[in-house]
Amino acid sequence: PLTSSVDLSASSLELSIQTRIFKIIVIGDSNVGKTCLTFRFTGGSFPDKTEATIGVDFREKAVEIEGETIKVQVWDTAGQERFRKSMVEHYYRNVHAVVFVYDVTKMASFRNLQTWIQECNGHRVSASVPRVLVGNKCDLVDQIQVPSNMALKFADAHNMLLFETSAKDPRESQNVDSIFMSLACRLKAQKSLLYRDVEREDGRVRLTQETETKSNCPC
Ligand SMILES: Nc1nc2c(ncn2[C@@H]2O[C@H](COP(=O)(O)OP(=O)(O)OP(=O)(O)O)[C@@H](O)[C@H]2O)c(=O)[nH]1
Ligand SMILES: [Mg+2]
Repeated sequence: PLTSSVDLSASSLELSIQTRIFKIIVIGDSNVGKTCLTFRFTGGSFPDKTEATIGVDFREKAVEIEGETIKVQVWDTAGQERFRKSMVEHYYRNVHAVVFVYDVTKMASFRNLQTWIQECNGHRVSASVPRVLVGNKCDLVDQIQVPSNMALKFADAHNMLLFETSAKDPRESQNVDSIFMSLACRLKAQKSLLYRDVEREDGRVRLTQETETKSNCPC
């Protein structure tokens, strides 16, 4: 009957309006494992072989947080200057969150974080955009050069959470997921407040959104 087909299209419209996309960029020196980390999160495995990223690779994953499906769009950026210079403006445009990565077995990659943060700040990324720090390659236990307490101090000073993990070690895969999931949770909390404000201006109320906002984020 006609009425049920009308109902169907109305609910699918509602669904498409509610699918939000969060743009998360992954930044850091070449060879720290940005491609492997993003691959682990979106594809669930460690790639056999990687090549230096040229420009950017997009990886997406749909995640469910408190009943809402959110598309996490991960921008796997190039660490090598010659492969990134024409793209930098695009990396930072309308970004929702930033993941800074260093290699725990390479002190230089940790020292260079300062430069990466400067680049980020230079592109007018708002202070409300969450940032996290990731020390990768923790599986190489006998080669560690960056002590945890040093990394923690740096993260604290820059108001970031620190994750020490490994894209390679399958036992760490949940930890890798939690890097992106914790950001998605924070973004969801921020953005649903925004949505509510917009809805009030319109004089519209969406009950589901209101209910979701009240429950606590699992992260
Ligand atoms: N042991 C170990 N090796 C890793 C890990 N993550 C990445 N690698 C290795 O490190 C090398 C570089 O990894 P990529 O992910 O390509 O590095 P990237 O940061 O994307 O480099 P660019 O694209 O040039 O910026 C590869 O040989 C990976 O196999 C890890 O957790 N443990
Ligand atoms: Mg790469």
